[in-house]
Amino acid sequence: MDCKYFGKCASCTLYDKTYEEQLEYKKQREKNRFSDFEIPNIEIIKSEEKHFRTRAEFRIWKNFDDENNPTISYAMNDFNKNSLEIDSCQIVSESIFNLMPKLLERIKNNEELKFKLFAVEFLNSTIDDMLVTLIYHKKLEESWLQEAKELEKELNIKIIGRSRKQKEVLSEDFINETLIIQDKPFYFQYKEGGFTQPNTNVNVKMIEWVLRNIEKSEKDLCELYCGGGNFTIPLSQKFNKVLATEISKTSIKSALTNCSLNNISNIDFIRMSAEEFVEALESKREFRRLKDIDLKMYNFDTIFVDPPRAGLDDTTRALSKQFETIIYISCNPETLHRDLKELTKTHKIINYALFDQFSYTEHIESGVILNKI
Ligand SMILES: C[S@@+](CC[C@H](N)C(=O)[O-])C[C@H]1O[C@@H](n2cnc3c(N)ncnc32)[C@H](O)[C@@H]1O
Repeated sequence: MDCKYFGKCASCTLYDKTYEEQLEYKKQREKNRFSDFEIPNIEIIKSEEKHFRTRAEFRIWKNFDDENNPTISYAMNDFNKNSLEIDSCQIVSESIFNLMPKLLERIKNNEELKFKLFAVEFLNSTIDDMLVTLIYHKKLEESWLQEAKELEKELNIKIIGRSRKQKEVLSEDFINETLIIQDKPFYFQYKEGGFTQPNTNVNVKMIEWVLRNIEKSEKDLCELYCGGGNFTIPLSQKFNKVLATEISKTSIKSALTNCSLNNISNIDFIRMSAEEFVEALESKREFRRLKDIDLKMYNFDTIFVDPPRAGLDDTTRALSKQFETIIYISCNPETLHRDLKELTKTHKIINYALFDQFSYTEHIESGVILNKI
């Protein structure tokens, strides 16, 4: 990649490789890691080589310009964890890339916006909605609000100001997204603070990979770690009913909105940790959150899990083994490998794919579909 910070900035740790080389390195590494399982074929889903991240976070670095006046720039860590001033980033979406210098220039020249600013987060959609969160070490007063509102109008973006125990939403705290999945549009709202997949293009390919590799079922789907319904909503077409759970309140709110944006009525979303859900399903504990849901009404044949890096806990792993089909999306091949050791005692791996969602880093997303032996 023709990035001038390549080899200095620690966000792209595989800086000494071309796109194809870094992908080949990760593919071989995973092939070796999973060589103790019978895997029919590894599908490789590539990313764009540049401008693929639709969310990004930068720190703000304070320094002095040529005339010794205090100024600011964006910063990331270098390989020694020192701050590295940067003026652009090649892996963020083109819209974030183009906005970064304009935003900084405007903030630099405005004391109210600049003072005690220490980080900036960008969240962008492919239909060009942009949310910028400015994070401060100061209380945000009316004078800040006025200046930030001007900035919002001028740059045609949505701004949120954050400080300790303070969140100022100037217009909206979400962006709108339309994903074209298997030639059909799906509508989403991504809320600030809720989980979103960072590489939108690869995300669409992940959803399409799952849809392509499962049959339409007369039965029901159980989903854990559902976020804002990213997989749930497109997958609901393949099942009679869906029960989807997630720990984050913000994500469950988004999921409910996303359901109505797509006129979908066969999904129940519940805010519940995976561990709690196992207890509910096994009738070990009663939950008020489930008072309107009769778990016995479901006739599940498939479980879909997309856990955080820690993977599945013991009870969720044991629960998963009870389903005919397991669809497992993982952002950490180490914990996926650990979990598959247990899951393959009862299930056989039918499909396996690597999604290069985090290009130029050591990370890789995997997808595995297993059927009961
Ligand atoms: C990797 S994200 C996947 C989200 C969603 N599938 C998507 O594609 O956007 C993992 C999700 O698990 C949720 N989570 C983390 N720990 C959890 C737990 N113990 N129980 C249930 N959900 C949890 C997080 O809030 C996050 O939304």
